[in-house]
Amino acid sequence: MKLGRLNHVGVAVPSMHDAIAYYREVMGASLITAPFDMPEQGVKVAFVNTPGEAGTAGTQIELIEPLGETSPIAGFIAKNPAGGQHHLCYEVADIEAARAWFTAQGKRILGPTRIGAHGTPIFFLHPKDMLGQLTEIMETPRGDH
Ligand SMILES: CC[C@@H](C(=O)O)C(=O)SCCNC(=O)CCNC(=O)[C@H](O)C(C)(C)COP(=O)(O)OP(=O)(O)OC[C@H]1O[C@@H](n2cnc3c(N)ncnc32)[C@H](O)[C@@H]1OP(=O)(O)O
Ligand SMILES: [Co+2]
Repeated sequence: MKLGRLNHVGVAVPSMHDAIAYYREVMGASLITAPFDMPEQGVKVAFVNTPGEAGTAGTQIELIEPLGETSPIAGFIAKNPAGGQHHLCYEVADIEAARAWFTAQGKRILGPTRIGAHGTPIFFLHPKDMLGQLTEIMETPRGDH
């Protein structure tokens, strides 16, 4: 497996409205997508775009707010009521090859491969196996190779 670009940093927030205001007013962000619900992932999502090098997309900040009581980030927000850095997401060219790579190293994969917010397959690796970082692996969107 070859590690790809850092696609996004997931930031869990208790209030999407307040988080977007923070990125606009405090951080000076101008490109923020409208929030949308992903009930199958148990989160509301919005992306803050940062500039990349010429002609490339920059790493995004993925704002995630819990959606429903069974949200996978409900426990994180309960422990961190002000929110906080939640996960790092790296791109790979082939999601199944990446899954096999981490499985062979005995890393715990959290649930099935599913479709993420960018419309490509993703999976998560347990933070206790990954230097304390919840790690998301996503297949690079077609056309970005
Ligand atoms: C928007 C869609 C998608 C995308 O396309 O990008 C997303 O990003 S969705 C993002 C939300 N979804 C997920 O996070 C799915 C995977 N996560 C999980 O399965 C769980 O959240 C978890 C990682 C297993 C944690 O479950 P939880 O019940 O909240 O906590 P535990 O008490 O079981 O935690 C065990 C242990 O791990 C520590 N922990 C928990 N979360 C994190 C974290 N984000 N980063 C680092 N460490 C974390 C937790 O503190 C516990 O440690 P100890 O207290 O030392 O036991
Ligand atoms: Co993510």
